[in-house]
Amino acid sequence: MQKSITSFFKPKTEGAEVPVTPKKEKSAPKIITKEESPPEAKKPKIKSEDEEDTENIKMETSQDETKVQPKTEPKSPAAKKVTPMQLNSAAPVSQEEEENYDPSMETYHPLKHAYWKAKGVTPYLALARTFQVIEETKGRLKMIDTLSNFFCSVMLVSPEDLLPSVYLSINQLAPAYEGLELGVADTTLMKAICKATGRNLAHIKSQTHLTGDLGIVAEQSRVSQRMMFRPAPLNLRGVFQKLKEVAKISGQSKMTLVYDVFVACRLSEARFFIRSLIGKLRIGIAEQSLLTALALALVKKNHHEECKLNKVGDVYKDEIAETTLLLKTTYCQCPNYDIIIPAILKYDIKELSTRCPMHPGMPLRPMLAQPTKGVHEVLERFGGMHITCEWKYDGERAQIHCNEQGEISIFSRNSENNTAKYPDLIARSKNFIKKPVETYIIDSEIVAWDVERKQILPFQVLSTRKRKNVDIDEIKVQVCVYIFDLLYINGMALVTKPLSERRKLLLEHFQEVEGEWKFATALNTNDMDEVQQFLEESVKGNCEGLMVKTLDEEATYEIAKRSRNWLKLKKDYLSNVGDSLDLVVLGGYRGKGRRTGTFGGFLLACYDAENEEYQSICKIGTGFTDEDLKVHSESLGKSVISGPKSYYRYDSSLEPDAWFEPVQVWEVKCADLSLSPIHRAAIGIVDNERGISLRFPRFIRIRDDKSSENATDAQQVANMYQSQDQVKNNQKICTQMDMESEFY
Ligand SMILES: Nc1ncnc2c1ncn2[C@@H]1O[C@H](COP(=O)(O)OP(=O)(O)OP(=O)(O)O)[C@@H](O)[C@H]1O
Ligand SMILES: [Mg+2]
Ligand SMILES: [Mg+2]
Repeated sequence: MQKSITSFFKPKTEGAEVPVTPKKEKSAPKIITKEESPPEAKKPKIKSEDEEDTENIKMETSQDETKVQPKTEPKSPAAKKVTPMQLNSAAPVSQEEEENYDPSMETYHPLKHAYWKAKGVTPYLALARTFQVIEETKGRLKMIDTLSNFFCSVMLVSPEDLLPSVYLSINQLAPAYEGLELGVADTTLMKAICKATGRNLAHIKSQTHLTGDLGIVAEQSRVSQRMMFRPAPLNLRGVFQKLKEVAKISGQSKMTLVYDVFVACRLSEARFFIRSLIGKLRIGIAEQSLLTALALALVKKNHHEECKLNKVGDVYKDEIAETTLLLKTTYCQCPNYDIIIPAILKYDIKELSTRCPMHPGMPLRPMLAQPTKGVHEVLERFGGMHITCEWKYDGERAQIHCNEQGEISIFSRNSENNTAKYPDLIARSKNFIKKPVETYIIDSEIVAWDVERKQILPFQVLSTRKRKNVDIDEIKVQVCVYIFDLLYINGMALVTKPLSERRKLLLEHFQEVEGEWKFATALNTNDMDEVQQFLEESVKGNCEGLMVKTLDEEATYEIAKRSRNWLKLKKDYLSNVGDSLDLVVLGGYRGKGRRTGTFGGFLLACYDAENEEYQSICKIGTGFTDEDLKVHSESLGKSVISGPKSYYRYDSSLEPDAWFEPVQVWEVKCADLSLSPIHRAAIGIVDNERGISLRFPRFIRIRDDKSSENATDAQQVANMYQSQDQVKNNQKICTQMDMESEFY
């Protein structure tokens, strides 16, 4: 049964606005068009395409319709005098106060400016305004400061809204490993927008194509529309609940749910509600920024009475640094806001780490490695430190957990639950226990195994294994687990211990079983000739190369980090680039000649987490067998969409014959990376106008274990570009020339 929308809206008496008519009717919201609206209607803040002829309405908007970034310039609420009496009264909040809410202002006060104080329920508009201000803000620090002001108000005024506020800010509904995801199809959203605004679908589509942002189009359609009677304002918790419901249901009811909330959206609420549903907020609040903002909010909350908020950063520097570290470390061991947020609200921050411990069953984001281009780089980095080299197995990363009940779970590199994929491993999980253990978390690589020849099989064989509902008797591809780390044992987290100790405990508690459980072949050496030789042996042993790791100093397990203390040394390191890239397939080009009937080439992109967009990096047509092309055409054929997503960045000259959902990640090798006037990868990082593209890209394989947001990111592309020898040499020449020109 569908819940009534009023059940999660604020009661109408609580400041519901009726902008058009003073008559309050108890009927469903009626949409009336501009023509019907009386002349005294409230001025819209954003210009819409069909209002240009309306002379008596003055617009506050940019002239350029193609860049329809809504420009709201809030009058500073500081300018409005708020007396102490008003602060405590339950007087209705003025519309102006709501619309001008601005947590980025210098004089922000978490209680004074939390206009929802009297009600204790956070309006969704407060969050939307926060996002809007953040979107208009340049600079990560200011963004964090703004978000922290909002969080601080929520903690003081309506603490139970902190959890949904956090989730909404990172556009998640639950811990990532629970797999509850948004990402409603653009067409479903467009239909809901049409229904709610009376616009036609073609118009919404063309506007979206023009602006590249359905959120903005939704907001504009909403703003230019007059309503006879508005539903009560949305509150944050209610919207969060609705989003959860939307994620769980399918079909037509999804559209109805979206519509229900959308009709009640005011101002930028429409933009962010729609963007949440698309799955891309486009305000760049990444995980680390969110944790920093939360830490800052906690310190601000502790001192809001003694100190001006904008001074907190200077006065309590140490406390901020300590809180941030505590929070980030806790999040690493317990990546679950459902546990962390209540603990933050209840306990002293110093207790956080013990209140939210690492726990088998809850996946940790794995430690990652930096690429290198040769043994010389290993020496440069680790000279003088104790290091170990391990064979780098080419399979699938697996974090294997055993909880107090003896239940085993297996998580992927991506923290997805892969347990059901490996019933064979579960069945033989007792075999490798040497000394009785209650609980553990091990880090390992699962590799396809040739039982007869007793040897490792290529990754491609592993990828043919069934993923879901695997029946143990029907398994065709056998696997062997190569264990390389121990993160937790018998109730004790080991991540802060050095690798040498972790390895000792691993060997103490576990044992090898031929063809089932093995320890990664390792060699502790500082002799680079031996490293080189070991690398060659690893390749003969069907491995990809080596992982070189610190043993004692700087040798903790750095959860979720691409660490400099783990270097990957691949067999084909001699190539200029050093590593392959994992790229998202955005579109396909029809094949010619022998490839007629399938796609013959594809448009690939990297992911830019900051702007939450896919940026084109190359066209690819090499490395595929005919069979590959058939398989890709079939599987991608299921993901064809009618047009590019609003968060695809590409040049129109690259327009493919078919666009795809961003669902497939391909591993690709290339000869080198170069600046490109057409491609958009890493644009703005190395060069303001040009992106980076791959030269001679070659398809290697599908990466089923990486989600599209785990694809190589724009910063990595920029780093790879910059670390190429010829770029380095060029830079040397440039700096030399600069220096010389100073002299002459
Ligand atoms: N001995 C080992 N120690 C650590 N990792 C290993 C080892 N053997 C194999 N691996 C695998 O190597 C991976 C790191 O190198 P790889 O290039 O395959 O990374 P990736 O999954 O492509 O991710 P990225 O390229 O983003 O780092 C690890 O995530 C792990 O799956
Ligand atoms: Mg790998
Ligand atoms: Mg890789």
